[in-house]
Amino acid sequence: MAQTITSQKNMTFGEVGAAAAFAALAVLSIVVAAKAYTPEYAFHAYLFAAGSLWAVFKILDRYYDRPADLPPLEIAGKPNYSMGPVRFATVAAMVWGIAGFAVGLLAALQLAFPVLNLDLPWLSFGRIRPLHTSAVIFAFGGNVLIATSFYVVQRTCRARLAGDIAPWFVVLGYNFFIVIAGTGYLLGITQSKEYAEPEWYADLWLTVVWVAYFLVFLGTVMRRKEPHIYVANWFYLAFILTIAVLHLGNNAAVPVSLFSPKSYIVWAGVQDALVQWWYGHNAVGFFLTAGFLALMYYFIPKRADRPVYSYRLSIIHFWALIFLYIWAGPHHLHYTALPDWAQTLGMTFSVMLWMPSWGGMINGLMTLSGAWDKLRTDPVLRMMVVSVAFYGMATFEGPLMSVKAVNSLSHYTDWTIGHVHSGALGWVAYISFGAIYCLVPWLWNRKGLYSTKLVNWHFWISTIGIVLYISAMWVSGILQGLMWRAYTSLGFLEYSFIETVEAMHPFYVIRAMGGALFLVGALMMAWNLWKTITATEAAAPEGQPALVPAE
Ligand code: HEM
Ligand code: HEM
Ligand SMILES: [Cu+2]
Repeated sequence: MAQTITSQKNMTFGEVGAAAAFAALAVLSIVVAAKAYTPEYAFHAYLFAAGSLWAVFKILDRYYDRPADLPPLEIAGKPNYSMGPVRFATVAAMVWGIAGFAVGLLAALQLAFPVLNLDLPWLSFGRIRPLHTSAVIFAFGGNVLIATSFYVVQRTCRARLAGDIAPWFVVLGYNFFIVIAGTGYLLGITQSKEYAEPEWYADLWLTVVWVAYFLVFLGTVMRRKEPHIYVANWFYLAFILTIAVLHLGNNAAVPVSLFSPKSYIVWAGVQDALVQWWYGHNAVGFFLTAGFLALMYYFIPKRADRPVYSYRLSIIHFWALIFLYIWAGPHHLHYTALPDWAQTLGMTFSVMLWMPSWGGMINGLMTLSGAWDKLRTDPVLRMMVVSVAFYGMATFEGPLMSVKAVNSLSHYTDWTIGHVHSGALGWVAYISFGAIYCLVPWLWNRKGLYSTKLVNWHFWISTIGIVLYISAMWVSGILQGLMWRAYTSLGFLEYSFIETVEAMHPFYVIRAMGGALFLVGALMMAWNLWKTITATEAAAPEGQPALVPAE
C-alpha cells in the first residue's frame, strides 16, 4: 500500500493577517471614495478598493490551490530560490523604463516646441515633468533595485527570500504606489516637493511597502548559509534603510481631512527647504548611487568573471560614501536664506565626496584587470564599464558644481540638467541595462541573449544619444548662465529673458534627438529580451536552475 504523508492544511498567520488587513482597507477605501472632496481623490480611493479586493481574492485563491506545506527552503541541500518576484520586477522595470523615457522625450519636445502641450491640462509640462522624473527614478530605477536586490541577496546568502507572500507584497505594492503617483500627477494631485510629489495617502502606503521590503531583505540576510555578507548587500541595506528615514522626514505632513488629498507639511520656511534638499540630495546618494553601486559590485565581477579588484577598498568606499553623502544636501540651496555656514558645510562635504566616489569607480574599473579583452566581444560588459566611467564623470562634475562660485553660474541653468542626465542615463540606466541583460537569461533559464549584435547596436545608438543630450545641455547651460549675468557698460542687463529662451532652442532640439536615440535603444533592448524569454531552447532541464554557483 502506497504510503501518503499529508499534513493538515492551514492558513498561515501571514495569509490570515494580510487578507484581513486588505479586507479592512477595501472597506475604508469605499467609504473614502463615497465621501471624497474631489473626483480625482475618489478615483484613487476606488483604485485602492479594487486593489485590496483583488489582493484578498488572490490570497484565498492561492491558499485553495497550494499544497499543505509551504515551499521548502532547500531542495536536496540546495537553496530553493524564489525568483517569481524578481521576474515580475524585471519586466516592470523595462515597461516603466520605456514609458518614462518616452515621457522624457515628450517633455524635451515640449521645451523645444511648446505647441506640443496640446493645450491639454493633463499633458502640460508641469504635470509631465514629475511624471517623467518619477517614472524613470522610482518606477524604472526602483524596480531594477528591487529585482536585483532580491536576486543578489538570495544568491550571495545562499538562502530563499524571507517571507511567503511578503516578497510579492513588496513588488506588487510598490508598483501600485507607482500607479497612484503617476495617475495623481496627470490629474493634478501633488504636494509640490521635487522627487516626493505624491500626497500623504500614497506616502503612507509606500511606508508600509518599504517596511516590508526592509524586513524581507534583512530576514533573508539573517537566514544566510554563507558566513560573510557580500559588499553588495551592504549597499542595498544602506539604500533601503536611508530611503525609509528620508521618506518619513520629508513627508511629515498633516492631511486636511481623511476625505481630501491635500496635506500641509509640518516644516516651515527655510527649514522646509533644508529638509527637502536633505531628502533630494540623499535620494541621489542612496537611491541613484548606493543602490546602483550594489549592482556594480555584483554584476561586473560576475560578468567579467573576476573578483572585485580590492575588497578592502569596497568597504572603505561604503563607509566613506554613506558618511559624507548625508551632509552635502545644502549645495542645492546656495545663495538662499539658508545660513551661510550651512551652505559652506554642504559645499565642503560635496568636495570631499569626490574621493570615495572615485575610489569606487577605480574599484569597479580595475575589476576588469586581466579581462579587458572582453570589452571587445561583450557589449553587455562594455555597457557596464561605460556606466562606471559616467559615474566617475558625474561625481567629478557634482563636487565642481557644489563650489559656490561655480554654482552661481550653473544653478537654474541647463548645466544642472546635463549633470543629472550624465548620471541618470550614463550611470543609472546603463548599469541597469547591463544588469538586466545578465539577469534575463538566468531568470528564464536561457542559454544566452537572443542577439548580442542587437546589444551592440543598443550600446552605440544610446551612447550617441547620451552624448548629444549632455553636450547640448552643457553648452546651453553655460550660455544661459553667461547671458543672464551679462551687463552693458551702463549697468543694465544685456539680454531680456526671452532672448535667453530663444537662444536655447537649437540645443533643445539636439537634446530631443539624443533622447529619441536613447528611447530607440531601449526599444531594441525590450525586443531582444522578449525574443530571449520566448525562445524555446532552455539552458538546463526544467526545474533545475541554470544558475552558476553563488560566491
Ligand atoms: C529618453 C531619455 C530622457 C529624456 C529625453 C529626458 C528628458 C528630460 C527633460 C526634458 C527634463 C526636464 C528638463 C527641464 O526642466 O529643463 C528631464 C528632467 C529630469 N530627468 Fe530626464 N530624460 C530622459 C531620461 C532620464 C532618466 C533615465 C533619468 C533617471 C534615471 C532621468 C532623470 C531626470 C531627472 C532627475 C530630472 C529633473 C532634473 C532637475 O530637476 O534638475 N531622465 N528629463
Ligand atoms: C559626488 C557626487 C555628486 C555631487 C557632489 C553632486 C552635486 C550636485 C550639485 C552641486 C547639483 C546642483 C545643485 C543646484 O545648483 O541646484 C546637483 C544636482 C543634481 N544631481 Fe548631482 N552630484 C553628484 C553626483 C550625482 C549623481 C551620480 C547623480 C545621478 C545619478 C546626480 C543627480 C543629480 C540630480 C538629479 C540633480 C538635480 C537636483 C534638482 O535640482 O532637481 N548627482 N548635484
Ligand atoms: Cu545634491
